Amino acid sequence: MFRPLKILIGTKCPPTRCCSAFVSRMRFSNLQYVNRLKEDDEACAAALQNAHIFLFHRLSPLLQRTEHRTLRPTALVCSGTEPQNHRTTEESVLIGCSEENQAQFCLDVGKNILNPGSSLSWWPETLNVPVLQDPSPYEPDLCFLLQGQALLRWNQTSGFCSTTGQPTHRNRAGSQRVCSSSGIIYYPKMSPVVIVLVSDGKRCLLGRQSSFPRGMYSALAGFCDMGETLEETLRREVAEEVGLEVHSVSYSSSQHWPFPHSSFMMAFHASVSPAHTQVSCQLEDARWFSLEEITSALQVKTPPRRGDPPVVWLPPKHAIGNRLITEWADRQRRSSLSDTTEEDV
Ligand SMILES: NC(=O)C1=CN([C@@H]2O[C@H](COP(=O)(O)OP(=O)(O)OC[C@H]3O[C@@H](n4cnc5c(N)ncnc54)[C@H](OP(=O)(O)O)[C@@H]3O)[C@@H](O)[C@H]2O)C=CC1
Ligand SMILES: [Mg+2]
Repeated sequence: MFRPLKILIGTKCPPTRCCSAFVSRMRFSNLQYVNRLKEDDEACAAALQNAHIFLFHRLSPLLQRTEHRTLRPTALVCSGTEPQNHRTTEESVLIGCSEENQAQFCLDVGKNILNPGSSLSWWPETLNVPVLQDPSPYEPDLCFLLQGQALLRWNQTSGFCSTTGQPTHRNRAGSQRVCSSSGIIYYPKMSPVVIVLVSDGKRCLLGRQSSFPRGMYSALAGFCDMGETLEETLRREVAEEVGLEVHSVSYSSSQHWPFPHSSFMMAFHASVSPAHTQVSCQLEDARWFSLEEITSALQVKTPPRRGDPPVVWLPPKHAIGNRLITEWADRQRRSSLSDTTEEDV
């Protein structure tokens, strides 16, 4: 539902009358407020005085276990009355804003300040601000933590201009950096990656790299080379990694993935001819899985530990690889159901 914001009083267009709900949200809601904070350092500094600041330690989000045994992020609540720590004002990065127009930032308290493994318990007291007690609005969707991690990492690793070698300085929001000598502006970067679930009509093909957790198999993935289209990357990666030629490519969805350095994952389904399914593997392993095998692998919630019997483990729910596999399994179930119904008729 559209919510008029204080900051937008005076806007000429009555959004609910002339725009769709989506357009209203994009043009008049708090997303526009966030864009303003990215462009206006003073407004951003003022927003930080009343913000929620989500804490990270050396790029890992600081999570707390709730009484329901789920994990939730830890945030500092700034109420505008306490003096702010220098690092909070200089190093917090803006990630968004709540429905109530409260800005949300991330801050890495581990960078250059704590020894590895040292306790974080002193941090809120030092800042003299309370820790968010009920972050329930954030629990269902932790995507903003992935976004925060990627932005923190980009700021931590972009301290120098790649043209002049001189230091870069960030704006208050941490959404861009400018070279102190040449004025070149840098924005956060993502590497495009194609991820594809190959099927032969009855089975799907999953691979594993030696760097994967024990037992984990996923859809095939690879970075786009300079100048390649997504379709070319997809065909090349499948040919390189498993020696197969795909046809009938269809798009599924996309996801930002912060590991190892902000990838933009675009996910596809593709099929190979049932007559040409012989895998020639460049990975640690790649093999075909039946619907039954996928169904039981989807039930496995954690990777097997050393000494456990071998078991296949698939990427967790929030990973786009899981989404592709789930979509494929649903489609297979639907088609075998309709086959059965046709036979009955
Ligand atoms: N969300 C999900 O469900 C999944 C996400 N992924 C992600 O997809 C991405 C790609 O998968 P992966 O199979 O590793 O890719 P590739 O098959 O392309 O192999 C990775 C190798 O490609 C080289 N490379 C080329 N361009 C880049 C670049 N821009 N950034 C980093 N490395 C590059 C690196 O080689 P070198 O180091 O030798 O230079 C790297 O080791 C990874 O980030 C992975 O985390 C993968 C599977 C599931
Ligand atoms: Mg790969």
